[in-house]
Amino acid sequence: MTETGGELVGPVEIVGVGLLGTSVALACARAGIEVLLSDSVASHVRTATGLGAGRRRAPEDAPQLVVVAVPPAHLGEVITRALAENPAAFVTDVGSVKASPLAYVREHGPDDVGRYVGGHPMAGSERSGPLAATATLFEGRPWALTPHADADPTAASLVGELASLCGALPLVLTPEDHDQAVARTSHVPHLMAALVAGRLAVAPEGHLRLSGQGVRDVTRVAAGDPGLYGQIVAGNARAVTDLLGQMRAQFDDMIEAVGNGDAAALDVLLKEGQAGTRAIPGKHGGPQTAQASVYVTVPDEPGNLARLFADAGESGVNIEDVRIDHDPGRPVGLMELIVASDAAEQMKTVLESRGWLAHR
Ligand SMILES: NC(=O)c1ccc[n+]([C@@H]2O[C@H](COP(=O)([O-])OP(=O)(O)OC[C@H]3O[C@@H](n4cnc5c(N)ncnc54)[C@H](O)[C@@H]3O)[C@@H](O)[C@H]2O)c1
Ligand SMILES: O=C(O)C(=O)C[C@]1(C(=O)O)C=C[C@@H](O)C=C1
Repeated sequence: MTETGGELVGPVEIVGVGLLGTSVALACARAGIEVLLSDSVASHVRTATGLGAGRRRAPEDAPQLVVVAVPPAHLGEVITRALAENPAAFVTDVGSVKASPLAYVREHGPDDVGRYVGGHPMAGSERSGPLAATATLFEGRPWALTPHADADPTAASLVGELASLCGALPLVLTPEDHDQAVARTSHVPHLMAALVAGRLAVAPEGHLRLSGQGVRDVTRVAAGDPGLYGQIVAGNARAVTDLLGQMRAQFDDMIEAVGNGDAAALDVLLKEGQAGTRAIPGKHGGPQTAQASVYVTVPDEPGNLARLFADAGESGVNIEDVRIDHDPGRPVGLMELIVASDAAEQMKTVLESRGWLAHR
């Protein structure tokens, strides 16, 4: 067992330097921790090294913590190997499913499986590989810590430190509870997005020119790697199937309500959906605050976004989020600035006074 107790001092080894692994590596490197990189694809290690994420692991290196960031189907096997090959290290992972890799590690791993504590940052992107990585990926996001019954408290505390160092908010759950939760908040939403996006792939010519922000919001995650999401869903099949079964009944209710013009039945489903969006915690895990959008037309020319943000900053109103949509017919973008609803009018007035075309 390592002599460093509960303080994360490094070196940290990242096994699997794709989107998640390289992002964790960059955050650790930013914090001054020595980072060692491994991947079954040599070019990924070269790319991550070039990004300043760390250096290739050498056989004699002795990591304090190994972070496994490989696809879900390989998690159990790679965590088991990391425990066996680094008898003095603690081991965690960033996989999207927690119970099935743990079961594998318990069956195939060494006796001291307490050195392993699972983790799962609730942050990512529809892109894969080291080039999609960023040190700020985890800022303000939840990071599930899933200690099992035999977990070493030092391992749990190091993984919590790793999450905090990455700017995330650690949240402790059992592996089983975690899997139930993410079926609802991540896995089923992904499958629903795929169904909606799949209808777009077979749309009659011309229909997609009517795509606004709504369809982009609902389908963004469906652009993710089907291989990865296939493995995620397969690794959490029971919880996902249970939820899909509940939704099948609701889908039938919806078809009937729409088909029969049953406004009251449809209203129940729509209100339930609206209540669900309000139940999602707000930024940094706090309560959701009422927000409004200010839309600004931005000519597609260098320097305009910088000027817009500078002018918006002068309003003294914090921008909570931004999105940009592109006008299909003109060289302009439609910028959506999301602000607290009681500050939207002030933002619009200031932007208009500086010559921007803005509306709410
Ligand atoms: N993509 C997301 O949004 C997201 C978010 C949170 C957690 N996760 C989880 O993070 C993990 C990694 O996902 P990602 O999006 O970074 O994928 P990715 O494809 O970007 O990266 C995976 C990396 O692992 C490497 N790899 C594959 N098998 C390996 C093995 N046996 N040994 C060593 N390296 C191996 C690949 O070469 C690749 O570099 C997955 O378990 C996923 O469930 C993903
Ligand atoms: O933002 C995204 O692109 C994501 O899909 C990230 C997301 C999520 O569903 O929130 C996807 C899978 C992960 O396991 C964790 C995070």
